Amino acid sequence: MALALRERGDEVRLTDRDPVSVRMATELGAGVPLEDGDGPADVAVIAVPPAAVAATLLDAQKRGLARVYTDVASVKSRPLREAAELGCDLTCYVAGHPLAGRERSGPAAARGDLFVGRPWALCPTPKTLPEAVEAVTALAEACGAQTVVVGAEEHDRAVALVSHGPHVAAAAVAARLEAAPEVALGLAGQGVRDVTRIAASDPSLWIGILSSNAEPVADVIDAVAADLAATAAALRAGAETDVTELLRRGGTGRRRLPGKHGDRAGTYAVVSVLIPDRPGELALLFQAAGVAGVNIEDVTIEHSPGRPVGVVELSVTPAAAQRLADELRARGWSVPG
Ligand SMILES: NC(=O)c1ccc[n+]([C@@H]2O[C@H](COP(=O)([O-])OP(=O)(O)OC[C@H]3O[C@@H](n4cnc5c(N)ncnc54)[C@H](O)[C@@H]3O)[C@@H](O)[C@H]2O)c1
Ligand SMILES: O=C(O)C(=O)C[C@]1(C(=O)O)C=C[C@@H](O)C=C1
Repeated sequence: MALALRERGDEVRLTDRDPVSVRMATELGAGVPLEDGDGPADVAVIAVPPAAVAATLLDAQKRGLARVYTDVASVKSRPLREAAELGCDLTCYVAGHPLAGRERSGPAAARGDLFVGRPWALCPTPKTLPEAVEAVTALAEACGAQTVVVGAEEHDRAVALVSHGPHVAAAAVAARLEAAPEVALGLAGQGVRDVTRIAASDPSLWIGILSSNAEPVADVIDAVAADLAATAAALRAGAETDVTELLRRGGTGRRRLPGKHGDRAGTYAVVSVLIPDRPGELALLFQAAGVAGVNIEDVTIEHSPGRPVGVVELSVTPAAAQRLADELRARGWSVPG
């Protein structure tokens, strides 16, 4: 958020219990360290684990850090309940949750365009002042997100279904790989990578999220487990129609996901390049993109150790994709498509 706001020219002050994080965020251009005596900010954003939100809010309010407060924790009922119990001022606090993130935490993983086109839940209560909601809405919109106003309990049940439950399912699938034979790992394609990406997240952050939303998440896991158990039984019994039915339901559910929010593939065009598994090849590729005058917005590398080539996917603006592909082919790179 700080990076997104700095890009607009907004003033951002940073504070964290970990001074190394503040220093790194400052060096990344996310703002400047908060000093004693700084006046109250328009909005303070609390980005700490769900269990720490209420105490952090109380401390910030006691110090008069801002006129309006919000947080970004992935769970909303617990922080709101605890904030009320601690006696926080709830009139100027708008509980929030951007539905965008990464499997990596900490300042080094931050990117200013993370929230573009993404939903951002806001959970005002009857006590919240309208001007506080307006200020936090403006903040979320300044980051490129679209706000969704929802009650805290409804939010928590919703994210159990679309975020927390899927996270556990991804971890369970990825856990099968812990003792997988080398031959299986060597055959891994994109499917298992897609299904397990979020399993690479920080367990200490996620245990805080899951345990703060325990009942709704447990309900989703029970439902997924029931489908899996029924499918295993159907496969053993040769009941193909039952298995097909789960696959059909899966397709229907998947198609119900709205495509327009956060569809990064729609924002950038992807140019795939085969690169030999040799030192220096990536540097040469990036240099060629630079010569073509093309800014690389994102890059992923799919590379299986031991294979002679890897696939680099360069995300660029749609207008630059053809120019980049032509330049790379002219320099002898293999660019499929
Ligand atoms: N990472 C994501 O993808 C993502 C997405 C949306 C929302 N969130 C939410 O954002 C919040 C922060 O997650 P993150 O990924 O930025 O993690 P992070 O580890 O990058 O940042 C958490 C920060 O909280 C501080 N902290 C930890 N425990 C604390 C405590 N007890 N009291 C005060 N400060 C404490 C840490 O020093 C750290 O700087 C969480 O509530 C998480 O649910 C994360
Ligand atoms: O895509 C990721 O890596 C995420 O962290 C995403 C995700 C999500 O499930 O949508 C995970 C948890 C956060 O509360 C918000 C976003």
